[in-house]
Amino acid sequence: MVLADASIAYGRIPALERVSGRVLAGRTVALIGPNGAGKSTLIKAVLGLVPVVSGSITVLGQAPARARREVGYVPQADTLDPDFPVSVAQVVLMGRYRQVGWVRRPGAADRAAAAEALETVGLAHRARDRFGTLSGGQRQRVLLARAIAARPRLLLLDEPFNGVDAVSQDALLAALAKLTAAGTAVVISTHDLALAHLACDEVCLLNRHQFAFGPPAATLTPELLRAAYGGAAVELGSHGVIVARS
Ligand SMILES: Nc1ncnc2c1ncn2[C@@H]1O[C@H](COP(=O)(O)OP(=O)(O)OP(=O)(O)O)[C@@H](O)[C@H]1O
Repeated sequence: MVLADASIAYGRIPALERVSGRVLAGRTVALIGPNGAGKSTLIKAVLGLVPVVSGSITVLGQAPARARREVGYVPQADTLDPDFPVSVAQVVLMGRYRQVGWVRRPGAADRAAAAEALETVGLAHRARDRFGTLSGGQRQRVLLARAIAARPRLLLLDEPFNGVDAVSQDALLAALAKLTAAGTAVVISTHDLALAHLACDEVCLLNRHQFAFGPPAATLTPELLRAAYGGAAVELGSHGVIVARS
């Protein structure tokens, strides 16, 4: 994915201006910035849902909307109704609909891909359970499995670690590491700076425009964070740089 001076707007209202950078195969990039910085907006533009008004976004060599079939998206778990009467296995199988089409029934290969994806996120033993009976963190892992089942070349995750406990966080990170080892490019929007330090190759620091794009050690500096977070208090923690959000 290549961002070249990309500006994104909702109608006439600019949301994000002049963002540049690259996400290569097998690499993980964190989108970091305060509330309203434009992280979700950038993800929507990469999905082709919000227009790029100047500059460009190229996804797997194509315009965002054309690349959509090869791009996976993991929304926040609380966007899916937990009362929806489906099993965990059925949710993951939904990830195969693009391959299956809406007319054909899923075949053995689709079920195998779904089972493997559920195994990857460490929830194979919950396959028959109702989705709504899982915890928030487990549901987040199921949504990741749904995206993995489609075998995307680029995977976008919108704040996947919100409200997720250490066990689910470790399972999510292990699943993501397996994907990147297989060559998938990953983009994660997150508020967790320590995690970006730990698990991401590069950071895109945003707040309406781009403050930095590069390795965590060069981008998550007190100076750049203070600039992007508008002077909010910044502390250096033992695991990296932590922002004390006001
Ligand atoms: N559909 C929309 N129409 C108009 N403006 C929007 C729309 N969605 C978001 N915005 C605006 O775009 C800006 C960026 O929002 P966005 O949701 O991308 O931020 P974010 O970095 O993901 O924030 P958060 O960390 O709170 O999730 C905000 O000012 C928001 O009000």
